[in-house]
Order: sequence, then C-alpha cells, then structure tokens
Amino acid sequence: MSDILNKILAVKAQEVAADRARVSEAELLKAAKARQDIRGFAQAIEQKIEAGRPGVIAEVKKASPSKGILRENFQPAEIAVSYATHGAACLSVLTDVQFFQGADEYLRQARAACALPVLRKDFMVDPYQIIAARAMGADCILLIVSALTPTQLSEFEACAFELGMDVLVEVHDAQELEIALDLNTSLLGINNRNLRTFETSLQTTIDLLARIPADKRVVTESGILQPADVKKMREHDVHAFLVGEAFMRAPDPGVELARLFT
Ligand SMILES: O=C(O)c1ccccc1NCC(=O)[C@H](O)[C@H](O)COP(=O)(O)O
Repeated sequence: MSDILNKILAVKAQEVAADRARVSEAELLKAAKARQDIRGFAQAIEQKIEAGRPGVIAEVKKASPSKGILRENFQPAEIAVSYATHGAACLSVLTDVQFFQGADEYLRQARAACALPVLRKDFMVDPYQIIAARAMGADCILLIVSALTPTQLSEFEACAFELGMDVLVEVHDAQELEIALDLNTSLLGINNRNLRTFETSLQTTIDLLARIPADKRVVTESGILQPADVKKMREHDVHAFLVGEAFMRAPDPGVELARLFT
C-alpha cells in the first residue's frame, strides 16, 4: 500500500507537468534570474548561533497530513512579522496545496512582510520546482533524501546553488545520512518525524549526531513542542531548529517562539 510520502510525490509529478504546460521552464528561469534579492539563509542561522541565540527556522503552515488543520485564522504576513519580531532566524513556508493547504502566494506574502530569508517547504521532484522557488522569492529549498536518488540530489543541489539559493537536505536515518553527506550543503536537517508512519521522536536526532562531521550545521526538525525539548537538544549541542506545529497552534506564533526558546 502506498504511504503518504509516495502519494505526495505522485501528486507533485502531476503538478509539475501541469505547471510546465502553463509556463515554460525557459520563461520561469528568466524570471528567477531576474530577481536580485537573495537573502542568506544558512548565514542567518549562523549569525544567530554566533550571537549565542538559537537558529530558529519558524514555519508558516496551515495544516499537515498528520495533524490536520493547525491554524484556522491563517495570516502569513502577520505570522511572519511576529516571528521576525521575536527572534526567528528564517522562515519556512509550506507551498503545497493539497496536503498542507499551503500556497505560493503565502510565501510571497510572508517574505514581503519581513526581512527574513525564506525556505520554500515543498516536495521537490523536478528542477522546475527549484527554479519556481527562486522565481517566487525563496532563498532556500528542501531536498528530502528518501524522495530522491543520489544523482537527483546532486543535480538539484547544483541547480539551487546556481540560482543563489541555499539547500536544506533532510534525513531520517543513518542510511539517508550517508547519502546526504555526499552533498556540498552545510545545512543538514534531521527530521524527527518518519514521513511514512508519522511516528515522531527526538531520539532520531540524538542517535545520528555522532556520525555528523563538524562542518555541517544540524537542524533538528519536527516534534519540538516544549521548552524541555529545546533544552534536550541544546544539551546535545544542537542549536538550529525547524518548528511548525507548536507555533501555529499558539495565539501569537512569535510570542510562543520566545517562550519556547527563552
Ligand atoms: O507534518 C506532517 O504531517 C508531514 C507529513 C508528511 C511529510 C511531511 C510532513 N511534515 C513536514 C515537516 O517535516 C514539518 O512541517 C516540520 O519539520 C515542522 O514540524 P512540526 O514542528 O512538528 O510541525
């Protein structure tokens, strides 16, 4: 039986085909290259950490397959301002429509409302989406190791770098980590959520730390809900975080960021 990740990836392939029929890759590339407004994503995380602060990638996410609707009154620009005011290093904006109720427009609105670099959080299966990411304003893309071949990972990373974007490569286990370590990006996300079963454990990050070279910046992703979770990660020298649900469920997402990371 097909799991949720496979379902998402199948839909993505159809979406790309439809998008490509509407706007050619050449046209999209022209729009992406015309933008001269890249914001350093990895650099923003490093600057926070060098200043003794956490490098928080704060997510703008209306809903998810595992949790359903997270935030009824969803205002991406307001959320972005609140995150920026309360110390986020970067934003992560879901652009997937079918499974996360996201939109490209949410990324544009969030980025226009603040000065933070923005990750396009989506499921990349084709370089067309990477070019589209830059054309809509993204400063970073996500590459999920379990969704791509090693050759695709290298090619997609090169495509993002060529457009000036950073890359967050995401793994969930030791086998995926070995593949990710062949890439050039410094940003290594460890997703504590198994994207096929939704099982979430912070131990996933902890178990992989010993295998990661010092020149990589570990970003622990998913399942950070309480100050105790942040404390646990800090005790293991993890200082970069990608957090969605905890912020999205709070009345003011930025205030919750400040509370979680005091
Ligand atoms: O969140 C899901 O249900 C999900 C399902 C399938 C693929 C990806 C999924 N989530 C993406 C993420 O990894 C999270 O949005 C991100 O790491 C933040 O996690 P959280 O703080 O737990 O919202």
